[in-house]
Amino acid sequence: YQYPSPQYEALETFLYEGQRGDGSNLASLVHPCRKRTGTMSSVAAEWLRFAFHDMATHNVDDGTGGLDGSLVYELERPENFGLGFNQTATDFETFPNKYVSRADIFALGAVFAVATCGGPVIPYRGGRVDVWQAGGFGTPQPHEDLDTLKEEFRKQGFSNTEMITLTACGHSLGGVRDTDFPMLVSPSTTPGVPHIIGFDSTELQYDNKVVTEYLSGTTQNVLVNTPNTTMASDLRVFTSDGNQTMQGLADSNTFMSQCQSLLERMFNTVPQGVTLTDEITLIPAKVSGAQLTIEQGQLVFKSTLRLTQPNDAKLNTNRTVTMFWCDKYGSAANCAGSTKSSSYVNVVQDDTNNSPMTWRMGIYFVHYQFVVPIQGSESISKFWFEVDEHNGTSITAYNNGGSDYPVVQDQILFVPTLSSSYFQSNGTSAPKTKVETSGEAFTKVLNFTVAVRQGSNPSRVYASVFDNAIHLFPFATNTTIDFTRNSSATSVDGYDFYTGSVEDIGLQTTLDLHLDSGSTTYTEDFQQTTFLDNTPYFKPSTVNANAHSVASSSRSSFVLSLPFVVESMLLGSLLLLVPLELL
Ligand code: HEM
Repeated sequence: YQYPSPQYEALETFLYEGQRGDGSNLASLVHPCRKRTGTMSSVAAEWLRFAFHDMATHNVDDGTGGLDGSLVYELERPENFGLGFNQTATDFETFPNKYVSRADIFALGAVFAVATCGGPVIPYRGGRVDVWQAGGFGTPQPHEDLDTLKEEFRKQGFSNTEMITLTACGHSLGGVRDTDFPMLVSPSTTPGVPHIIGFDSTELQYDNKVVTEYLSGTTQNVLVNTPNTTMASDLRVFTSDGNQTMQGLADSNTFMSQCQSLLERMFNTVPQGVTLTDEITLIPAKVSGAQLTIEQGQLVFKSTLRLTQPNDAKLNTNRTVTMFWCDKYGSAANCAGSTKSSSYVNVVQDDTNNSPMTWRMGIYFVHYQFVVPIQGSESISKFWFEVDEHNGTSITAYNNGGSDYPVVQDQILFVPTLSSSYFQSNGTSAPKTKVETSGEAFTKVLNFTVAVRQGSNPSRVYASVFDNAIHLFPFATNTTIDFTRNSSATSVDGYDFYTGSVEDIGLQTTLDLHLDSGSTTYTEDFQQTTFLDNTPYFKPSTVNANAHSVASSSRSSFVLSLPFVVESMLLGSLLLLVPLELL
């Protein structure tokens, strides 16, 4: 991993913080493992089944289908019928974005579901590609005969043994509802709350009781134990190899490890041609929110360093965290002669329950937020951080593996604090398709301000606007808007203001800002719009203009040594490289 990798970073934030960058939390809907308010169903069970049904239409013969988000267009099919599916679709609705697809969210939700209820922690990858229409068929149904079920799993890419294991791995959570299968479950006595019979005695716990209770003949699983043998699909599946596979799964460790690898394969079953990302692992010290912008008439650079903290250790309040940076222009460009530094303006400690992943790892995050003033004539080229625990241990530098965190460009900046949004009822404007559950249709109107560096000579200032978090997923907003110079706004420190607006019916508008200048296009990627003129304000911290950085002094000696490398290569004496490493 190397910063910046926006897709990796967006996926990592979801997985380990449980939420989007704006704090909207997906994991908290399922974690800690619990029943849904109202229907009293297991949220985790609903989320795991959802991922299975989206995947189940994969066809190995022609490479179509798989986890591709098509399930939201297939909810009218008998095999996908039920309140659990609709509620899950709503749970996930507001979370996809440009870098995290709807199908990535389905897989992520299932990973959370299994982990929060005590099951294996399943390695997660992103990169699934959404479709915008219903896909093929192939989801197993309880009335189907064994040959049909086997053929469906073959098409999904699973052998007969894997069919047995995967079904047991799925039916560790949740159960069967009277509302969906009245022929199997007696009617509920509480209006509005379905009667659910668990597949085992621990429907909220991810364990192998679904196996052991089956083998001991004590199971309450109505897909096994029912006079309606047509519907006894689990019985047909589990006995299909004379119970051999089920006997193997009676060992809890075997069950957990087999479920981990089979569920991982299930989540990674995607249409041919889709390439998943690397496995998303924890970034130990993560930089986010890096942004040059204008706040209260001042050019500032903002960024956050996220450090991990063990749940069982006290946070060191003596710790100092310092951001260092280099100018981009002028006599001190690239830290020639002067390095700047500053302390943070705010610290945020996450709840230890934010994500089931970090909860299982026994860690939480502490975010050090920086806001520093920047002179337009100097700007900023790169930055890094140093953490001093003041306890005798040496200072730790976080510098992107030695290359520092780059500030990619300073020609076009997003100015959230001068941007705003509001909802406009469709009663007062042209009819729109967004219909809230309350019945009122509305459109979100977003007015954006961007700042353009004087001298950049733009031929065009514009933005790609994207939003795939739209109720019922009718389409994605994917449009381009142009910005025009707002000459009535006074320029700030060498930046002129431009404005533009867009209407959106989704909930996750993001912007990629572009500035064309000659043959060059400058881009500020993936700007989020949850916080605009409501962005919390922190006064910029004071700057130390002659800072001493451990990381930069060690690196500058490396840089000074470079001519020796060239010389030694020329001499053909590579041995000279060894002492260089020691520098
Ligand atoms: C032979 C194949 C399968 C059949 C016929 C089948 C059928 C069913 C049925 C009838 C239900 C009850 C749904 C309801 O009442 O709303 C159910 C629930 C469930 N299934 Fe399966 N299933 C199969 C395989 C799988 C697999 C492979 C997984 C995942 C790996 C899975 C995960 C689940 C989960 C988690 C639930 C509980 C949902 C809840 O409580 O809301 N199933 N299944």
